[in-house]
Amino acid sequence: SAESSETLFCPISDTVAAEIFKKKPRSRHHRWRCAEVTFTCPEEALCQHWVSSIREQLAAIASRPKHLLVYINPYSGKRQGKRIYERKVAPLFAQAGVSTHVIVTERANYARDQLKTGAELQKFDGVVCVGGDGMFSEILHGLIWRTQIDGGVDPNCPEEELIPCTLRIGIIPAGSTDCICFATVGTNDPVTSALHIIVGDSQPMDVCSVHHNNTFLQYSVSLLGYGFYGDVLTDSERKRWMGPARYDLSGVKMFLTHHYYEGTVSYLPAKGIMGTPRDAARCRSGCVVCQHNRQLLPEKAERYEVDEASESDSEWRTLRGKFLAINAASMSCACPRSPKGLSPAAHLADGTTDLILVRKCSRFDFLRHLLRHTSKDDQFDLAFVEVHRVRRFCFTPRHCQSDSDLDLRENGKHQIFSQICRDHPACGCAPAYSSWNCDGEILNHTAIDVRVHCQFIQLFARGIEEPKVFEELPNPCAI
Ligand SMILES: Nc1ncnc2c1ncn2[C@@H]1O[C@H](COP(=O)(O)OP(=O)(O)OP(=O)(O)O)[C@@H](O)[C@H]1O
Ligand SMILES: CCCCCCCCCCCCC/C=C/[C@@H](O)[C@H](CO)NC(C)=O
Ligand SMILES: [Ca+2]
Repeated sequence: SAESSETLFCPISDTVAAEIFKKKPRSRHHRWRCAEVTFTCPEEALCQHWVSSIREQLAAIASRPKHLLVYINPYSGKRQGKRIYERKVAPLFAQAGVSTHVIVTERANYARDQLKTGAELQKFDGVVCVGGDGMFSEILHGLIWRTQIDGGVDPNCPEEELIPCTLRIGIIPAGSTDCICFATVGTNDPVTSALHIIVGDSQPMDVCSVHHNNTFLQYSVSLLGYGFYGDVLTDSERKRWMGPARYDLSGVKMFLTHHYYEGTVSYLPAKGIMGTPRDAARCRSGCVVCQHNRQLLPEKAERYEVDEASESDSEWRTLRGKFLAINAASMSCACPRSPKGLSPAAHLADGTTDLILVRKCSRFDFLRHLLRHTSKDDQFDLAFVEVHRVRRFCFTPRHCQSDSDLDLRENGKHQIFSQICRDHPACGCAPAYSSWNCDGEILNHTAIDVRVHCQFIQLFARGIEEPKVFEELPNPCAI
């Protein structure tokens, strides 16, 4: 009888593909590609039996999503989100038997608001965003808010024991920075991310809650930056029409402006944990540091991050000074613009954030610090830079003693005066305040209280894999 054949869809890494097909190894790290494996057998019935059997086996893998809710931001990055999804991602989901409900957003916060109140989430195995870090932030906020409200938890109370989200989040990168995708997958490639979703990978991730005077402001998973990164973001928002290049222009402008800001930082060091911000080791797939530090957290409150005993007032430390930048990196914040990231040894899921304080220094010294983000040199090995791995921190700007001061800043003379000085750096009169850049969004307040929630969400990712992980795999079916 005639030979029958069936092509099976099989997502694999480039290295494994190279092994199967004896091709050259991949040229670009961490990118995955589809491979087609054709099996032949002498009888059609036998062939069909194999096909249905393999499909049944795949469908039985509970971690693989079957129904996904997809939000596309048509204005992310270079405005290619819709095209990227339709051309590169939708065909893969269809081939893998993943059904989707696709929504193209109509305005900012459209996805967030739907998730908060409207969307019927129980029928989905995950939510996917097609866009950049801002779009991810919308999904994150919608899901966390919904989970807390459904569970009767008040998100405005910084001491509340929050309920973790159960729905996994997938990111199809189409933004300007794509920091969260890059730092959890190792590349910002839509096909690679789609394949991680299809195979049902899970990567836990820390989330910081940010409060001001017992009022919830925002959640953060990557960078909270005051001073330099806050100013870069504020300036770049006025240049959104430029696309991703806006960050480079605003970066150079703010570097030349060289504003410093006075304030007080109090922080709660992470005690007894494995790992420091100066480690040579990096957070990688199956990270033992993240696993170990998660286990340190008290059994009695599995969802509660901080041992109450270690959170006593005596453990808090306070620093005052003039800062060019105050950054809290809850993950490395690696992205194509800064491949090492702001804190190269930070961990995705260890329940801590790396608090980086860059004190007032010369332009030349600050440039040395910035350039070390792209070289092998340690960006923290400078006299004016300090870094602490913390569970919680607070910041108060020097002139912000009360809410009335803040109102003055936001509505009155300070703001006007700051604006003039921002635009005329030569006048030498520095503004009193910067803004917080919270994962690419500007916060409305400068005095903030930040707390890390360990492994609070799950992404469709597996962390960055080291090449040797591939070499050790016994066979491609193992992934
Ligand atoms: N339909 C829409 N119209 C206008 N803005 C939108 C729409 N949908 C989402 N947004 C907003 O667009 C902003 C930017 O989106 P996104 O983060 O996806 O792209 P980006 O800024 O280019 O990338 P990155 O955040 O990686 O730098 C987000 O704050 C999001 O809330
Ligand atoms: C002397 C010139 C310096 C140029 C600096 C350019 C800016 C580099 C941007 C690196 C940002 C890395 C951290 C990422 C943070 C994200 O959360 C956020 C949202 O996408 N991105 C930015 C740019 O704030
Ligand atoms: Ca962390």
